[in-house]
Amino acid sequence: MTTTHNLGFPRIGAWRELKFALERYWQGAATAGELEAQAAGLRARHWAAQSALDFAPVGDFSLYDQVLDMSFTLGHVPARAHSHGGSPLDQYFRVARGRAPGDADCGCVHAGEMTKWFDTNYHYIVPEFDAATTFALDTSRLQAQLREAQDLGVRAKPVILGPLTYLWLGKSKDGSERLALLPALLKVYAGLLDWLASEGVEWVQVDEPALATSLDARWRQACQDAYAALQGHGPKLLLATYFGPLGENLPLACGLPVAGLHLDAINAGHEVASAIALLAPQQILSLGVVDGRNIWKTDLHATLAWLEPVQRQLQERLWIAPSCSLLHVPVDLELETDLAPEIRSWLAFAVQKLEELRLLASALDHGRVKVQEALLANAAAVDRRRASKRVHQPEVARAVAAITPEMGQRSSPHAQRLTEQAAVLNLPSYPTTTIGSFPQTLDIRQARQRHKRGELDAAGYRAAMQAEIRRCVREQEALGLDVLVHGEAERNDMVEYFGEQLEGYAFSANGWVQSYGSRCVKPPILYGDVRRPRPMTVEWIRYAQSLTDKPMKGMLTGPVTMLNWSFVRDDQPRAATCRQLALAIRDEVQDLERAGVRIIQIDEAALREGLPLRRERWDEYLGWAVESFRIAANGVHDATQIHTHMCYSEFNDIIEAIAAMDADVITIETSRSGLELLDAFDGFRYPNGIGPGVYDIHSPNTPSREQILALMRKAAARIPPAQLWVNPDCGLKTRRWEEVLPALENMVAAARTLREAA
Ligand SMILES: CN1c2c(nc(N)[nH]c2=O)NC[C@@H]1CNc1ccc(C(=O)N[C@@H](CCC(=O)N[C@@H](CCC(=O)N[C@@H](CCC(=O)O)C(=O)O)C(=O)O)C(=O)O)cc1
Ligand SMILES: N[C@@H](CCS)C(=O)O
Ligand SMILES: [Zn+2]
Repeated sequence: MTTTHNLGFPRIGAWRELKFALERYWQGAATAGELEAQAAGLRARHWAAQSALDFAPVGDFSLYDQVLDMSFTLGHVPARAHSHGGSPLDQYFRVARGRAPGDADCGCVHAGEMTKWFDTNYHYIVPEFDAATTFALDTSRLQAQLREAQDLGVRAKPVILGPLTYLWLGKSKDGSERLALLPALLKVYAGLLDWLASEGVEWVQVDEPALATSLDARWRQACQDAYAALQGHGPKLLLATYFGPLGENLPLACGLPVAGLHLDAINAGHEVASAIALLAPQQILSLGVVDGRNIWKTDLHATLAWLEPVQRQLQERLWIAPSCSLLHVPVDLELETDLAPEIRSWLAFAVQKLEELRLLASALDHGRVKVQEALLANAAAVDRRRASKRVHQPEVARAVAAITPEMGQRSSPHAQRLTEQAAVLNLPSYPTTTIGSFPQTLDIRQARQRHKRGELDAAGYRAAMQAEIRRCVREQEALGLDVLVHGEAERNDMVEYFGEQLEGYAFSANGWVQSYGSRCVKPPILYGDVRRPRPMTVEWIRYAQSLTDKPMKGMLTGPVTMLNWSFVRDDQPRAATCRQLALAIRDEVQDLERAGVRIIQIDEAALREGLPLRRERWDEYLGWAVESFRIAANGVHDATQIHTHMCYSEFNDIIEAIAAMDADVITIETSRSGLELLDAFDGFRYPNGIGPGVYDIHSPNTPSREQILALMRKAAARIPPAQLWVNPDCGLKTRRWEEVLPALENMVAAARTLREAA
């Protein structure tokens, strides 16, 4: 019989119950007991949704982040988390977001650095290492969840992050070698595994997605050493790899002394045969046969066609699962009653993906005839999607074919453009600006909700958003910022908003996916050729510019970020879809310029995260990604200043590609890492403007003028001051006005001090 299991279930809840429970707790409106009860209720519901599986994951649930959970399990908690006392939950949220309920806004506990989880739009809290780091086992979280699962009769497969990936994801704070910590870390892992065995656990899933990246010889050796040291400890280990092929790490992974290996067969299908050949006869092979990262229905016939021979070969040794944790897809398609029925019939969310798994296992074990009806329905949906007239638009194909190299070129080099721009913009040194969004208040969200429900007409909604824009412009003028923004009040999300206005996109009503902590996104569904039927932002920006004499930045999301943060069609290369998006954004850029907008920001927040995990594929990706940005951005005159913005990015290894984007100004996230990201600019003379983020917008703490000054002085020591801009890390939509105003006041004051000292 084929064993079915799941690597992880979305934990935010079909209705974002966890989000609301967390935010109530943080605001002091709910107790810790109430939060824990909500969390337990969600876990029970999620296990019930997985009851048809042979093994359900336990420990995949998290109140904020699974990497932070692992840090607590390993007793590896930054000392500052204990500084104000409190419960372990208080300490947990201090690391997660710099503040526990009841803590004063002293800004003294800085939140742990947050960065992207591999190539996804999920963020984890980075473990902080130094030479003195110690570990100590704390099983409390896993124990509680295991008990709950056992009480509910769940066949539990605990999930832990493996030692190699845990070290790999962390950062050394003092330059010491992370791998030197491996022996101490392994002692705690051995204890954890032994404890799991003592709890009667049969299998434990040990996640090692780092094996899908290009590892150097030392890390590969460390992997071997780690699993050799863990051999004989605990239950049977299922080593889980995902997000891509293992490449040269495949023999290493297959040779480890573990009881089973999980391979992402969606992205590494070509490695299945080699894995079978390399594994020992007693080892199981778990294949990720349902895409855990996208929302298209699995083509069950095509999957069975290659899986049936594998099953005949492996028999009991074959397990099947989604390719990775289902954290990256929404919970349940059943809630989507407003989607066009044709498009809806092409989709599968987490619950539906598990049903696909059940059908596959049934067909493998009992023959296709056993699930014939479901297979026929699946084939009909897959065929309908392939043949649908909604997908292809000849006009878009013609426009893409007509792209010329000149479309990606500005008329003059940056230095020359800068002279023209300076004459038009007349900005001071250390110009201050923000990244685009201002607080998305309850009033704004409720107005949008009423508009969606038909309770507020278009004129009423426009008036409400214009009132927000007026407030935002007034506040920025009062603060003395130099380049203003309209505040993005009218946008539900920087990607979904544009998707809603482009042909080729569909939207879910409730397809929430966790981005970080309590924050979620609803990735739009890019199913067909993309076209911009009409301008998308021009009226809002024109209105905002009419309210002020200061320059107003036009604000757009770039093609690569639209691509990386959408659920994207899988019937053509991503590069082709990205070019279509680039043409749509280019039209918008040119319309903004025609409307008199002198600065246009094209956010490419997701450019870095889209980088393939394996290095040998970087050049190809960067080639088309940079080209797409340039097509979108470069159809403007020299006097128009193009900005771009990126968050959570390591730039060291792609700085040349970033320079090749040739934006006049780039604003980047740097504050949580103490400007470490500026290392990229050492030794590489980046010629254009740079705004290193000096205010960590993900934390409710207010940065002081002195903290901001210190960061800017650090930046000015490495980058010529004439190139520097002063701005927050990212948009301010998650913050409240009471938080934003003092922080920006301090930021503007810091810029003035720098100017006076210059
Ligand atoms: C910059 N970031 C983004 C990423 N990905 C994106 N797709 N977008 C991004 O901006 N990745 C990296 C980072 C991640 N950062 C964030 C930051 C903030 C959020 C966030 O705030 N998400 C919101 C949901 C946003 C949204 O879609 N809002 C809608 C619906 C609002 C809503 O919940 N309405 C209520 C009714 C009103 C009420 O009572 O509050 C409802 O529907 O029930 C809108 O504004 O219309 C979040 O709440 O999590 C995400 C990623
Ligand atoms: N303009 C967007 C960028 C976020 S990455 C914002 O300010 O929210
Ligand atoms: Zn950002």
